[in-house]
Amino acid sequence: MAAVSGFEGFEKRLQLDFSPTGADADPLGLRGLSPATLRLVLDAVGCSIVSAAGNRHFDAYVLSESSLFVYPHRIIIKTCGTTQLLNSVPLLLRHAARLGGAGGLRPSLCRYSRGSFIFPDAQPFPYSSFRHEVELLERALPAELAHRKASVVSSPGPHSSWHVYSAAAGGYMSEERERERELFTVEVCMTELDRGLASAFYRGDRRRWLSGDEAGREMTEGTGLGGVNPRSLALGFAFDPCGYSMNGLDRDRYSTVHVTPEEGYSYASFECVGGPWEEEGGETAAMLARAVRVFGPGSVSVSVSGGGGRSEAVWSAVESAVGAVGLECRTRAAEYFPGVGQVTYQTFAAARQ
Ligand SMILES: C[S@+](CC[C@H](N)C(=O)[O-])C[C@H]1O[C@@H](n2cnc3c(N)ncnc32)[C@H](O)[C@@H]1O
Repeated sequence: MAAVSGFEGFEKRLQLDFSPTGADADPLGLRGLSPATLRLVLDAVGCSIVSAAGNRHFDAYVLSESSLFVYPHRIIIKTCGTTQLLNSVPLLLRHAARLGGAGGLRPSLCRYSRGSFIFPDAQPFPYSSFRHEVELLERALPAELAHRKASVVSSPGPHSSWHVYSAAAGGYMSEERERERELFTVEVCMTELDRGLASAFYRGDRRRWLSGDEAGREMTEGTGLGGVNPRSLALGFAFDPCGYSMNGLDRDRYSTVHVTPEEGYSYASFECVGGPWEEEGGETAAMLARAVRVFGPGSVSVSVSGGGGRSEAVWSAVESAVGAVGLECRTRAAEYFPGVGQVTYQTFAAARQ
């Protein structure tokens, strides 16, 4: 009997960092990629832009399947469903080589991460096997990204493995990039959303005729997502008949939220950056608690990458934040990845009665 699948909420996340090669580097860097080039890259992935915003630091796009962030020397693409995210790698490397003046932009770091899919059998090749994804990356990346590691940071139970690959150039590992490693990325995946809370991400009759941006604004305000980071400009987009994506812009920091509210495979994600952990870990943990409260999930995983925090300090701050909404920490793990630093991973489930 064929398995019936719903929408795959769990995202694949790719980050590519670049270094300019010439002294006369163009400060726009990757932000100089033309709309036609971005379309070409996203066509190959299997998604499209539904809304765009930007500030003096970066451009933020809501995609039909999640989000894209473009900084002068960093691009982050996060896509869900059955998208083929890794098709973007050779295209981005090729187009970046023509940007930024002189010898173009050369890659200095590649980071790929994802959770465990709800519907793994519905994924196209190579995404049903992490080994195949890694093989594809290994072939696509140039030899200068020589410091490489692939690992599944896992724990027993469903949806509880965190797949991470990183490849960094020698220069990226050296001291002048130390500050970069002081920044952390928090990736939160939530399933079994509270039915009442998830229903706020359906348009219903009242919002049927609103644009995606208008209905998204109402959802951002009505659910409290706008208050998760009160400093950030939160731009929400509502899909039809349900589903929601939001990009937040706070100076040079992005955040993003994605929601699949359908019963049976409900899913929401929250991602943000900050750093270093000693300075911003507390504030970020408070944001994490506010984000989780919006969805009332039955199970949550939290990964924190980089930021220089000690694993015990990160584990305990995350555990207090998620524990405050009635979830219990079930597993935790930490591993080092080149160019990324420490990656901690924790899973949470409803507290046992
Ligand atoms: C793109 S959003 C958020 C993605 C995110 N990774 C997640 O699952 O939370 C996915 C939600 O929007 C709904 N949706 C409605 N129209 C869609 C479209 N054209 N493309 C993608 N998702 C759409 C899906 O059914 C799902 O509930």
